[in-house]
Amino acid sequence: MIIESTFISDLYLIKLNQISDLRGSFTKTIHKETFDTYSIDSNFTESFYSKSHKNVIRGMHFQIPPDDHSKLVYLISGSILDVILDIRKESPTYGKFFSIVITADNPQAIYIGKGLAHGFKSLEDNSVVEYHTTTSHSKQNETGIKYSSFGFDWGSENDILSERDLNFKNFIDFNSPF
Ligand SMILES: Cc1cn([C@H]2C[C@H](O)[C@@H](COP(=O)(O)OP(=O)(O)O[C@H]3O[C@@H](C)C(=O)[C@@H](O)[C@H]3O)O2)c(=O)[nH]c1=O
Repeated sequence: MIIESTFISDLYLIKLNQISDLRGSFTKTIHKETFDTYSIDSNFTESFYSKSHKNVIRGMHFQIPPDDHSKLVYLISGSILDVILDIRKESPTYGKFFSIVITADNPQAIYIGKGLAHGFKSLEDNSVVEYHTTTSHSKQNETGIKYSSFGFDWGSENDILSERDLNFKNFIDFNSPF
């Protein structure tokens, strides 16, 4: 795997090595020694995945202190438009976002540090996104920012969202604890 920094601190793009043979393919997603070279915390406590239909948008999510966490995100199948928003008030990239299309055939993982909000749009049916997080799920301290409120163009009007995601505060009205 090759780890690349992005213009947002604590946000990394990880190119995964996919080995193919007549049976299919093999992809490694976590390698502590490689993560350590970038001081990336890989002490994950929880893992989960979601499966999404085409045009589903999930986001922009994060957990707030004391349950804030970093997460590793990658795709098992399908394709997504992944979006990360910096909500750290003191950060030089506060309010800026990073986006990338990820497909299962060109495997890449995203490592998302604390104080970054994450969301994605599924670009095809059966997009399976897997996560590893450095703290476990906290119902009371997980929240989000409205996906359409920070200037990102999601690219269509047939999007499918949960009621919860539609009712998050706009970025401008959110008092960030980060
Ligand atoms: C995230 C999460 C959800 N749930 C439950 C709550 C709810 O009933 C159901 C679906 O939850 P959500 O609608 O929040 O699922 P989803 O929108 O897929 O949430 C995910 O979105 C992306 C963008 C992220 O970055 C993830 O960290 C996570 O927040 O699963 C857990 O039990 N544990 C968890 O860790």
